[in-house]
Amino acid sequence: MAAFPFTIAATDGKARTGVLSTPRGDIRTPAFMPVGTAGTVKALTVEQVAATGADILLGNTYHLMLRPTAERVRRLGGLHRFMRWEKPILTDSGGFQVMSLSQISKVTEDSVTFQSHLDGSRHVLTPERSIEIQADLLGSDIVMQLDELVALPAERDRAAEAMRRSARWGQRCRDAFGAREAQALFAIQQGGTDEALRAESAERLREIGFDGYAIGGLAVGEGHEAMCEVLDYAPGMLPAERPRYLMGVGKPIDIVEAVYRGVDMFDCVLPTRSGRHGQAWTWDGPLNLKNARFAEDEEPLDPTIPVSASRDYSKAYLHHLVKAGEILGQVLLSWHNVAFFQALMGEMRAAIAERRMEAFRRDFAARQKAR
Ligand SMILES: CCOC(=O)Nc1nc2cc3nc(NC)[nH]c3cc2c(=O)[nH]1
Repeated sequence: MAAFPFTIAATDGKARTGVLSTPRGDIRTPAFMPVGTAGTVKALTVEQVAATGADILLGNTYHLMLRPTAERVRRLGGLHRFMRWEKPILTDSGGFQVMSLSQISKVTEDSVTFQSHLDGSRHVLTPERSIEIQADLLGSDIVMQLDELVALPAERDRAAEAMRRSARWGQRCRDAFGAREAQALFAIQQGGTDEALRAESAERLREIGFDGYAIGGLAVGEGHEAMCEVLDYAPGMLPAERPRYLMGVGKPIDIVEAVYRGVDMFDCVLPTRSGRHGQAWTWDGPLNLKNARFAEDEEPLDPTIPVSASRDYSKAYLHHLVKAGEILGQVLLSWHNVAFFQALMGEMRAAIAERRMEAFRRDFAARQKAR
């Protein structure tokens, strides 16, 4: 069943480091996936994204099915060729985006019906249609099941109902996906912040059998502590020999705490979104480049990070670009931030391999605060 071999090279407590091998390339884990919402990691060329060390990026089904439409992407050779990224791509199923972006959406057992936030046109997503869009039209390497998540805090009965529907949709996605070998299908665990519901979700999904298991329904406003409490037990409920993917996470400290608890894959818009707003992430916490203290700071952001945005440009110049509202400021800070997140993942892969993740976690948290 396992379409993609996942080799765990070392473990340190609950943390793991390894390689998820796909026909389009290997993904070193723990891995961070830059988000390429509408077929672009905002403000960056694919060459700049590759230079950060990213092994895989994320594409959004919701956005691409609305514009330029999945059928057009297919006619143009699929998403890899369309955006010139020949490494692995993971696409989401569209469910979360529908719930958070479309004004009108209606969920039934059969499907999610919604209106486009672009032109109000009506669309229907079923588990089968989501698989067709992702696997056949966009041609992604890792396909996500269609799921139904509830915003927190959620009534237990509501969370249970959405979790059980997600598991039924997982079965329908598994059936629609069929016996493909060159692509993988990941499940999504739901259940809110309820341990028993999370366990039931994991058992239902494990019985169906998937190539990887995502932890959904988090990073939806519950806060860092509540998320960590769920992560104290949720990753361990999922099959240990398959990748575990925490969706939509997160700030560097969130990622470190989740890797420490056994999570292997992450995606978040934070590096590019905060870069567009003048923020640079560093080992000592985030810097706001609008701040006057950088006006004549001739040092680069971080000479140890192998992209020119981090290594070659002075903070004084970045400060100027941000104050002037120059597009290049958004480009350079987005590029640096994605490269910083990749450097963070690389440091954790090394820390786990050398059995010093506990010390890394402690030192990282201390440095992020001491600003
Ligand atoms: C990336 C795959 O996503 C899906 O197909 N469904 C899904 N996506 C989520 C995205 C999320 N982003 C955040 N915070 C920024 N929380 C998320 C949860 C889900 C989810 O439960 N389910």
